[in-house]
Amino acid sequence: MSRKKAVKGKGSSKSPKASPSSGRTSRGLAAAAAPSSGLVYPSRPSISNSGEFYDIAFKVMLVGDSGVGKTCLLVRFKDGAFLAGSFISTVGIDFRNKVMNIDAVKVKLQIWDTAGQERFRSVTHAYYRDANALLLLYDVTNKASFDNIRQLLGVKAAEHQMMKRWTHCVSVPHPLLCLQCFSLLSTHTICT
Ligand SMILES: Nc1nc2c(ncn2[C@@H]2O[C@H](COP(=O)(O)OP(=O)(O)OP(=O)(O)O)[C@@H](O)[C@H]2O)c(=O)[nH]1
Repeated sequence: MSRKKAVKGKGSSKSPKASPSSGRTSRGLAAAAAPSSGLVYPSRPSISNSGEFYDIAFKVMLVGDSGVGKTCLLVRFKDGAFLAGSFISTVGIDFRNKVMNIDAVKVKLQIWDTAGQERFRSVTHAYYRDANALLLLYDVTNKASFDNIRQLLGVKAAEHQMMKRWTHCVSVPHPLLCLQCFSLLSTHTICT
C-alpha cells in the first residue's frame, strides 16, 4: 500500500533561502533558488537558515530509484528518526540543511532529496550540475534499482561536468549506498 506526498514535496513550499532548517520545496521555487555554485565559502561568521553559524557549505544530492530509501536516509541523518510505515513518494525535489562540526570547522550540508520517479527526472537532473557530491542509492533487495543507478551514471557522465569530475575522482566500484538491507538482506542477493 502506498500513499502520495503533498504536491509541494514532503514538506513546505519555501525556497532554500526563505526556509528555516528544512528545505522542503516545490520544484519551481527550488529551481529559482538553486545556487550557482554548490561550494560556498561565506565570510566568517556566516549563519545558516536554521540560525546556525557555519564556515563552509556543500550541496549534496541523494539520487536513486523511487522507494530505495532516500527520504528515510535524509530524515534519519537530519533528525535521527526513521520513517516507518506507509511509503510517501517525493514529488519533485526537497532539501534539508544540517550543520556539522568537523575538525573545528562548521560544515553546512545542504542535502537535496530528489524524487525517484521517472516523471520527475528532467526536474531533478537540473540540480546535479552544481552539486559537490552525489550519493547514489539503491535497494539491495531490488536489482533493477542497482542497474538503474549504473545506467544513470553512464548517461549523465556525458551530460554533466559535475558527474564527469565525480566519476573520475572515484575508482570502480562506485560508492553506492545499499539501503533497505537491514531486514531483508538475508533473503535477497544482488550480483554485481
Ligand atoms: N526494510 C527497510 N525499509 C526501508 C529502509 N529505508 C526505507 N525503507 C522503507 O522504504 C520505503 C520508501 O522509503 P523512502 O525513503 O520514502 O523512499 P525514496 O527513495 O525517498 O522514494 P521516492 O521519494 O519515491 O524517491 C518506506 O516505506 C520506508 O519505510 C530500510 O533501510 N529498511
